[in-house]
Amino acid sequence: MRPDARAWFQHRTTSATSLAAIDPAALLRAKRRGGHRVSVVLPARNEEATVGRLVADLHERWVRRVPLVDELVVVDSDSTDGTAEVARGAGADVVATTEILPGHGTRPGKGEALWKSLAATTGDLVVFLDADLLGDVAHYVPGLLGPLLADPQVRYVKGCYTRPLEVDGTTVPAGGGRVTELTARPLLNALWPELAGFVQPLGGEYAGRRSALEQVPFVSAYGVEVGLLIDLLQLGGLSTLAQVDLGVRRHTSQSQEALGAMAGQVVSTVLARAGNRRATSGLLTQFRHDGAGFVPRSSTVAVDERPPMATVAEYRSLQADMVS
Ligand SMILES: O=c1ccn([C@@H]2O[C@H](COP(=O)(O)OP(=O)(O)O)[C@@H](O)[C@H]2O)c(=O)[nH]1
Ligand SMILES: O=C(O)[C@@H](COP(=O)(O)O)O[C@H]1O[C@H](CO)[C@@H](O)[C@H](O)[C@H]1O
Repeated sequence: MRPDARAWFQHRTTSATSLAAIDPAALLRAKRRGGHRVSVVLPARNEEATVGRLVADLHERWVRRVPLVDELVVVDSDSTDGTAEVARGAGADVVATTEILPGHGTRPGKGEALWKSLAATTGDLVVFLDADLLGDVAHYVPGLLGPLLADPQVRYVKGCYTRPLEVDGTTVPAGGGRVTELTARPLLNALWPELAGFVQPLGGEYAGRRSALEQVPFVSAYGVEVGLLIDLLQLGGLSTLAQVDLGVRRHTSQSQEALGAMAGQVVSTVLARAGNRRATSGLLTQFRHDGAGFVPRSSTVAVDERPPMATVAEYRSLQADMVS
């Protein structure tokens, strides 16, 4: 690792691997002292199987018992299952991407849901969690807030964790994060070695100051995490970024084929941010075998992104209304 990345890793990595490692009362005092308002956002597409327990846990712990969280919002990203009803029943506010900034239309993808969440929330601190998390992850919220409440220079905090991969009932202890390990990490080490200290650059759990998040574009699909990392590095420098060890992360995993398309979106985003002069095709062709031969199947992986939310007039007037 380059000296700057190593120094960052040593200085800006903290640990909150369980509730035992956290002092919620101290965090609540720091939140109140700083006059902060906290929004927790879960982007969710067809997550009815997991979103209910997750929301119920978070609501009980951090809305009802210890009011660290002021709003708990599930952004329904074109779900076709009972995600919205289950999330609402568990205590979340639920808003569909189609209902947010309708004048801007809507696009498919996780990044679109995250971008629109800025216009559907009011906290100056925003925590993002995937809605397919498994196991007890209640400590993720205070863990991610800790560095933001402790140091005003920190603008963005990524969770890091070990990532067991469960496939067909078999668990591979560190098999998860396949796109991270096989695509994102090698690319970032090559092109942005100052980011080499991030253990989970693609991790879906992170928190940031709205004042920073509204200044950067949001890639609309799965390139959103790598895009945010690069753009927030360029916005404020490495010293404004941090990471926190949250222990273990388990989630419902996708197929290799789906992750291949995700990797294509990550590659397109990184190449675009690197100012790649050779125009990318924007297409990824994968192959299936139908017993008789290989069948090509192409999908678009071109970068589609939304502009910094601060440039959106409707958003600015929403923010102005809140202040007035
Ligand atoms: O178009 C999409 C795709 C995904 N997601 C959500 O984004 C999170 C991460 O997506 P996914 O689980 O598909 O990615 P993985 O964790 O498998 O890499 C989950 O809460 C999804 O429901 C979303 O809101 N819209
Ligand atoms: O880190 C990764 O390699 C991918 C896939 O993880 P798994 O191999 O399914 O554990 O998961 C992440 O990447 C996505 C793209 O950035 C994020 O949107 C997901 O939240 C995150 O789980």
